[in-house]
Amino acid sequence: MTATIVSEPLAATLAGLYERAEEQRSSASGPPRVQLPADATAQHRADLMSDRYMPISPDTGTLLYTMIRAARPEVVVEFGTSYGISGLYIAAALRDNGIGHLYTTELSSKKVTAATRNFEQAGVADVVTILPGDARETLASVTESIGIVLLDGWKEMYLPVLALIEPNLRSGATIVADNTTRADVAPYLDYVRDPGNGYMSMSMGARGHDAVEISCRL
Ligand SMILES: C[S@@+](CC[C@H](N)C(=O)[O-])C[C@H]1O[C@@H](n2cnc3c(N)ncnc32)[C@H](O)[C@@H]1O
Repeated sequence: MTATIVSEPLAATLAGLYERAEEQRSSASGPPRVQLPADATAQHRADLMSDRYMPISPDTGTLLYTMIRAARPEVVVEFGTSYGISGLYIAAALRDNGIGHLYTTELSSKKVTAATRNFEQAGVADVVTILPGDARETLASVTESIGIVLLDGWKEMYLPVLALIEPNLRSGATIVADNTTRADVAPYLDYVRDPGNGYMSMSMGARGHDAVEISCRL
């Protein structure tokens, strides 16, 4: 069997998206760095950043693909779709498992449209549902038992999003939280690292000085 992650059309879609993300990151002529007002709402920030890819690293994508192949979850939840790069790793693993569905949520309507197109182009739209809107509301509609979670939206919302989906995490569910060296992730890290809250949790180095937190629901 040839894995979806290294087969067309998904591999070319993923490579094209990473290329554009990298061009944007490194190009002086790319969109100007966004100055966010201190009181900007989550929606306002999402709209101001609607051109920004901000993807997980390829290593984190490979980690997710591998975890999903091993755990064979029926439901995967993602907080922060953006242009669908992380979603493509997840959807490829679900396709190769022959079981499971991804629910991913995004505040920016421009990104919802773009990610929908990218999942279609990659041939995995049937295993993905994009929930447009604020994760703190949209993820209430996911009532099935959740096996794997990727947290990659605005960082200070990791804990409230976890609180919303926590009752639906199955025993052994694994949560991958990206960009955990950011100061606003601290309340989330304090929570999942406190054994009294029912997780085993560890940090793994990722891309430069960044890290991901991997937490297992006990
Ligand atoms: C770092 S990007 C996600 C990148 C994506 N996971 C990938 O690897 O391609 C974060 C995204 O989360 C979205 N977001 C932030 N807060 C959100 C919220 N409360 N509900 C839904 N989406 C949110 C932002 O609009 C942004 O597109």
